[in-house]
Amino acid sequence: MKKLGILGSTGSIGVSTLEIVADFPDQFEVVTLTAGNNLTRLEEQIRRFRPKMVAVISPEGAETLRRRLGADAPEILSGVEGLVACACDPDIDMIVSAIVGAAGLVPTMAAIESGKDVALANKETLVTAGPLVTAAVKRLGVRLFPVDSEHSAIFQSMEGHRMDNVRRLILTASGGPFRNRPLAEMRCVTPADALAHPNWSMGRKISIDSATMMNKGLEVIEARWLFDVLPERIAVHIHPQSIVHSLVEYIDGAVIAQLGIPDMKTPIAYALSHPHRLPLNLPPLDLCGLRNLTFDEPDLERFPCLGLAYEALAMGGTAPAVLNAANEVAVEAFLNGEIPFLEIASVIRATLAGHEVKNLEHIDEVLRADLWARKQARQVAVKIAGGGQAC
Ligand SMILES: NC(=O)C1=CN([C@@H]2O[C@H](COP(=O)(O)OP(=O)(O)OC[C@H]3O[C@@H](n4cnc5c(N)ncnc54)[C@H](OP(=O)(O)O)[C@@H]3O)[C@@H](O)[C@H]2O)C=CC1
Ligand SMILES: CC(=O)[C@@H](O)[C@H](O)COP(=O)(O)O
Ligand SMILES: [Mn+2]
Repeated sequence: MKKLGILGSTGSIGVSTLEIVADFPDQFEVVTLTAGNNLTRLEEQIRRFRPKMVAVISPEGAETLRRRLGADAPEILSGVEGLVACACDPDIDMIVSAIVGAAGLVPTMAAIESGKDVALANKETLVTAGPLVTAAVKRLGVRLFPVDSEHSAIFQSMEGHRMDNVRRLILTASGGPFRNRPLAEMRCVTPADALAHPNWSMGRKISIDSATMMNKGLEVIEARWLFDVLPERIAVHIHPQSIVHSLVEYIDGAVIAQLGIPDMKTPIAYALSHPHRLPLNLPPLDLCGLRNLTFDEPDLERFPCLGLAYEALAMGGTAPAVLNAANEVAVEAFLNGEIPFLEIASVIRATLAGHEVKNLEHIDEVLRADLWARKQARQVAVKIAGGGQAC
């Protein structure tokens, strides 16, 4: 029986994880759950999975939950301390890190520092603090199992192989809802347009990241640290079908890939049960029904966020944390109707340009850079909003 803590249990990845737990009750037990503001969903999850401890963002939210659950309430905590307590509980074997954004960093690092294995969906942890995270993982001998579909595919395609035989990692990208949209028409797309991912059902922030292709940029940075591969050996190919989840090219010319229908339950289940596979009740991939699997180069002119991610990775130190924080602010501003879609990249570019890169020696440097970038990016976004360029 594997004992789980699920950070971000009320989100898209959290809910899929709990569906797997529910399907395999003899294999998994839920010890802790954490949510942001969705108290109704968390209450349902508490009643169903009976965790011993949960955490939410605000003390008021915690009080509301206590009142609603009455005698059925587990220990209910709040704030970052609550998240950290739920990440580090001594009964837990593995943490599922599924909070969205840089908010996932501190509890995920805390879980690693307390010796837990991590099923990692929160790519922002590696984006913002990659070298610190991988150093801690090595030092403590814990394991990181990728949940992100591309990284799970690469992980699976590298099992039984030597890293020094790898020539390139090839991340596939769907191209998002605007894959074929001319630049001029991308200016005035709406949040609803941008949230309509062609292949995956996901949370709002990552859906917008897919539409700008910042998601792929974040994934390049994630792959750089997860697999210890230099950026020039990480390629991105547009693959609109989202069937080939990523590929590894070896020095002898062999290319090994993992394929499957686009459903996050496959990578989540593999991260939870590695090296075993769970008999998931998913429709099989209909190979004979696949008429074409295509691959193409990304268009960096229409999707500048991907280029900005490579730039931040080359700048090193605190730059990727700044890229990430500026992106979070810009995505929020776009979703709130404050800035046009194409200005997401402008906010990130201006914030990065004004940043003095610092080396990463401690997580505090990441948190300081994150805070600085949020303030800067907010100012840039407000200026853009006031500049009358809205659609
Ligand atoms: N969805 C997917 O298919 C994939 C997601 N990922 C990655 O997984 C992570 C989660 O994504 P996804 O599930 O889509 O996101 P969602 O937005 O669906 O869920 C996010 C979760 O984080 C919680 N949360 C948000 N902000 C905070 C905060 N400040 N403090 C504590 N908890 C918070 C939310 O709580 P609440 O809702 O209660 O407010 C929710 O439980 C992201 O990093 C994403 O990039 C990677 C690959 C695929
Ligand atoms: C399911 C998953 O892992 C997402 O990160 C997905 O890959 C997003 O699709 P894009 O390829 O459009 O970014
Ligand atoms: Mn992905």
